Amino acid sequence: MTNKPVLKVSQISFGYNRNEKIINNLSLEIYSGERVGIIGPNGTGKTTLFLLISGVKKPSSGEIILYDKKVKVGKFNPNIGMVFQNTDDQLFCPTVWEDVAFGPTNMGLSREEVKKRVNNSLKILGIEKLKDKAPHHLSGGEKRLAAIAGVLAMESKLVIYDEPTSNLDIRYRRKLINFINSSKQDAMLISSHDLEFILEVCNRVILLDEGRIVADGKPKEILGDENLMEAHGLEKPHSLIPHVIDHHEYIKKAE
Ligand SMILES: Nc1ncnc2c1ncn2[C@@H]1O[C@H](COP(=O)(O)OP(=O)(O)OP(=O)(O)O)[C@@H](O)[C@H]1O
Repeated sequence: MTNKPVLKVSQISFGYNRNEKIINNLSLEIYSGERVGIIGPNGTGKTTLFLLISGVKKPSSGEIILYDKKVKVGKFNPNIGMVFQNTDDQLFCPTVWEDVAFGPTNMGLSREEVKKRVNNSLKILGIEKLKDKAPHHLSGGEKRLAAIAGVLAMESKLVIYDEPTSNLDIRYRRKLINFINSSKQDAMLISSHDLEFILEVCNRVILLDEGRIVADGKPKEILGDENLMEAHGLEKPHSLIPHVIDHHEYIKKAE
């Protein structure tokens, strides 16, 4: 871990309407190597926070610094990639290949480099056979992997995943876990209601409620704190309940 944060969010606030505050004077630092799970009840501002960090929305106050540069609203920044909760917001080209090529092409890379990156991303995610398909003909899980391939092809250093396991079956969910765990992306922010997934892929967890950070720490400590979780409308994950842990230990010993 270097001393300088990859991302430094300083006292940002934001509301979609003048009189509301969805994000409330929030500060946050993310460091290289961190895979940060953002958890919290519905409507608590996780997606909104991501839209601010990626420069889609502008905070009403405060500042966001990404790799030493101030995030400017509406300005394409290849250092940050976001996999949207709703993949239909992300996939809009006639074919998967063109969708995956969209980001690197916008970065002004040569055709050869774009081709190399697209083919490589499709291969890493195991979706080469989808390359000529129309994105709107894909299944939910295939769309998710295609959207991830697009971000992967940009080689963004900080990648944001908003609810990446939603609509994924067990096979695609496992594929995603393996991909994230072997990924070389510098840092990740991952929001999810799938807390077992968060436990498998994150090394830090931030609990957000009403646009504020209410806890920040090691995944097992935060997710294993029953009182904290219940106070914010969440449940301790099944795998952290003592008899389940004992059962896992028992099975491991028996193997
Ligand atoms: N475009 C918009 N206009 C007005 N209000 C919005 C808009 N988008 C989101 N909101 C409101 O902002 C609040 C935070 O929404 P956000 O999507 O950031 O929450 P979230 O934590 O990601 O929720 P979830 O877990 O359900 O995905 C919600 O009350 C939502 O209704």
